[in-house]
Amino acid sequence: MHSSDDPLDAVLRPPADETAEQAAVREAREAEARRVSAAIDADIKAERQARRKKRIVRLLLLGQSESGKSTTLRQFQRLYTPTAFREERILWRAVIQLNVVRSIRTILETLEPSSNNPSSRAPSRPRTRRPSAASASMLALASPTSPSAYASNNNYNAHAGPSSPTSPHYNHNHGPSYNSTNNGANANADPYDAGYDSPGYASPGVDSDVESDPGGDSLPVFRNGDYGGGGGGGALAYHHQMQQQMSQQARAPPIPTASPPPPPLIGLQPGNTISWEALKLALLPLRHVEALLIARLVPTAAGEEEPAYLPGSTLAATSMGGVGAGGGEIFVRPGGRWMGRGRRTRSPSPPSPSFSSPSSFSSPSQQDAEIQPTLHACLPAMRALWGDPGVREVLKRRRVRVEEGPGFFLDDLERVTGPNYLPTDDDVLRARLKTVGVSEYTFEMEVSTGRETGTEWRIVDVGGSRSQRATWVPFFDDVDAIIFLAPIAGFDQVLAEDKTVNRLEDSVLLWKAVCSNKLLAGVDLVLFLNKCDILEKKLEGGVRLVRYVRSYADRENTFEAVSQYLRSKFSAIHREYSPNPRKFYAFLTSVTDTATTGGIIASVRDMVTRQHLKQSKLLM
Ligand SMILES: Nc1nc2c(ncn2[C@@H]2O[C@H](COP(=O)(O)OP(=O)(O)OP(=O)(O)O)[C@@H](O)[C@H]2O)c(=O)[nH]1
Ligand SMILES: [Mg+2]
Repeated sequence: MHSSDDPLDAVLRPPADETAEQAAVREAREAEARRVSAAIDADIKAERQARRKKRIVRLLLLGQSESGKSTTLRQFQRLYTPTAFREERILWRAVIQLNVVRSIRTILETLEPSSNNPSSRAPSRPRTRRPSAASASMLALASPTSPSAYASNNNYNAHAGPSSPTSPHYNHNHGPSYNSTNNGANANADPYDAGYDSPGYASPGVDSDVESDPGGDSLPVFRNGDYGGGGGGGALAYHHQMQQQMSQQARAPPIPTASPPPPPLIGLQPGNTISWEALKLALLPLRHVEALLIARLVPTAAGEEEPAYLPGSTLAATSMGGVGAGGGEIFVRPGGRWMGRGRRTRSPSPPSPSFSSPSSFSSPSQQDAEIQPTLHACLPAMRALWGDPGVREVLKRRRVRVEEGPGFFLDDLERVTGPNYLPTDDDVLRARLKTVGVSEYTFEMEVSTGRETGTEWRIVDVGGSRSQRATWVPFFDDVDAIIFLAPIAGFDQVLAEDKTVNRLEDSVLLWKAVCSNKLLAGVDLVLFLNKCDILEKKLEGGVRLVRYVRSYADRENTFEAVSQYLRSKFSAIHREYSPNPRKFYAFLTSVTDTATTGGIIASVRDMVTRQHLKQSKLLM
């Protein structure tokens, strides 16, 4: 009998006119669903028990987009699975070449604003505010996983192919993506026509342009572009500030479009100049190179006519993991053996379009035959563009700091466009490949000493942009430690996916959400205050923290003072918001720097292993 006052009943009740045959089919389906569900539960339980026995350490990398999570993962790989890391360096060549082409395009677009120009359409002043999206992603993190949150992302059977039954969480990676159609162009379309005014565009370090307000609190108070709005209170005042900013925005006058700069004359050869128009013409073949690189990096899935698409502004992605292109940025998604040579788990086993080896690229030799010579032919023009003082001046005036942005290789043009270019370790660490979804990298240390011998490490790397954060929660289960990356150099920048939000403010809020999350209450926290190299240069270059963080007041604008201040603020949030006492370690890092990061990662490894052993003993 169905009770009539249960609203679910009405939905779940079989139709009144169901035939005996239909009822039998339905009951069989329900029985199968129960069986699958029980099998999943059993698998989870078995996996947990096996983990305890096998000494599996699980580390979660969290932080906003471009904070350095995947770079930290690459550092782990470089240090502890060096053979695989070295073998895979060649796979990064196309990514690095694409990074180069994108940097050139950013410069061209900055020099010549037009209606299709993301730089001109993404100025320091945001045009609209989207507070609800921002708040929603924070709330999703701040609250413990609710069954509905879990279920809503769980497309267990959707397009994900042969998922491993022992890794039921993994379909969260694919979440709603696979059921969506794409708004963008396909991977083979001309990327110059592909709508690059979208989140995720490789941020060239466009900063915000604000004046400081008086005021000071125990927590930092951030300015988002021209939206400072006052109100004090830093992280705690976020929502209030948002509301104020929204009403200010409603009254704000329209933003004047930047007028194009006078056409510069650019020195192509010493003593020889070239007109702006001629230079653009000389760089035109890069469009073709970009299309070729995207086509190469985003191979069409076997058995599919077209690549599968991600929703929203993204362009194309392979349906079973690998690499995709979206929002003007190339991204890696789980499922492909892009890193770690078959060392990945928790992803659907990758049958086709992954980067398991160079041979999985679409006809590399054929495409290389075009990419390499074309890039090389454009070298003089690229060099002339980047080396021109007039161009630098315009970039500076427009506050486009390509050199501080991700994937910057313009100072190495000769080398990275050369015919026999093989990326170095440093190049791989500096390359930019955005993560979409969640992927887990599993390894046993090739180079291991002492107590960690025989321990299996699992490092979970997540996509950090706001739209990705809801997919993190299912991975909070069974974690030994979290490395949270806060790129503190971003204090004068806004998020690529939401130009109204200051990057440092976003990091603080995210940190607060992670610290206060009940599911993570027992997890040790490691904080990387990252991108210290950029921070140092910025401060030396005269950018003042107090313009963006009013509570910094009249303290010295030096790297030591600023980093100490921010460290103390993050530590205070951990103390205030952690539900229980736990271990906490903070480091000032530049994770692209191999010399300094090796020691830090070794300390993290030791601490995590020690803590894991202690926990395992308690559990026995
Ligand atoms: N100069 C400098 N660059 C860094 C540092 N850490 C990361 N980067 C660069 O910043 C870019 C973004 O780093 P990623 O590791 O891809 O960032 P992520 O957190 O994985 O970003 P998502 O995948 O979008 O979530 C890459 O080009 C890195 O090389 C740093 O400490 N200093
Ligand atoms: Mg990443």
